[in-house]
Amino acid sequence: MSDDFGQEQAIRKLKPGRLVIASHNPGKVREIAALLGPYGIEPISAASLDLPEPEETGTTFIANAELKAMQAADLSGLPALADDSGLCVEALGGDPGLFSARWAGPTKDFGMAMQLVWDGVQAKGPDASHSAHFVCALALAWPDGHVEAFEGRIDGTLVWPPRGQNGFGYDAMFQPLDHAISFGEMDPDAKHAMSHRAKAFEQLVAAVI
Ligand SMILES: O=c1nc[nH]c2c1ncn2[C@H]1C[C@H](O)[C@@H](COP(=O)(O)OP(=O)(O)OP(=O)(O)O)O1
Ligand SMILES: [Mg+2]
Repeated sequence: MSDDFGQEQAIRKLKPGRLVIASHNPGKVREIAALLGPYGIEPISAASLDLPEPEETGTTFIANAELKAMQAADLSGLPALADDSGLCVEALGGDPGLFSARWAGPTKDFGMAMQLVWDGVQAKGPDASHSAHFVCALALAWPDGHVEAFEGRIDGTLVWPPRGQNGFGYDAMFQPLDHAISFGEMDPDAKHAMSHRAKAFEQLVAAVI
């Protein structure tokens, strides 16, 4: 937080609960709303404000989170929080990574996207690593153009076939290290206690809320 934009000002702006969640992914909006819950901040969804979905032209998670947050703050005149995230698979050189949403195609078919990931790993041969990690960048932007971003990561192993109906995206094929169930099988509260999104959120809270 820079000197000209102090923490107290941030608290005053966030406390009335006027924070736009600059995401069009209902799974993310649900998780971010749950993380914000204990802080008494009422999120406003990008969908309810009819905000457009910007093209994600950044080359890093942070850059994409910043561009989504800045556009939403600019258009709404309210502080905005955006999330850019993805699954990085070791055997695939970090793919789908930044392109995790795009691998699911225009119909957002994550059954297909998970199959593409698994087929890609299988194609690397029987000794291919099943290691993977999720990354989440959260960016908080203000209508005056000020923006700050935080990144969290969780390491795990791919499982096949996908397991569990909880969560969203690639959750059913990802099992965090030192756990015996996938994110898809986990209670939302358990995922929130350890996820890449929760880790980025912890840093954001420490810096801003
Ligand atoms: O906790 C997660 N559990 C499972 N899958 C996840 C998670 N976090 C990100 N992912 C995958 C799916 C998502 O679609 C993509 C992010 O892509 P990303 O562009 O950041 O989000 P998005 O296009 O779905 O919504 P938006 O840009 O409107 O926030 O990575
Ligand atoms: Mg997106």
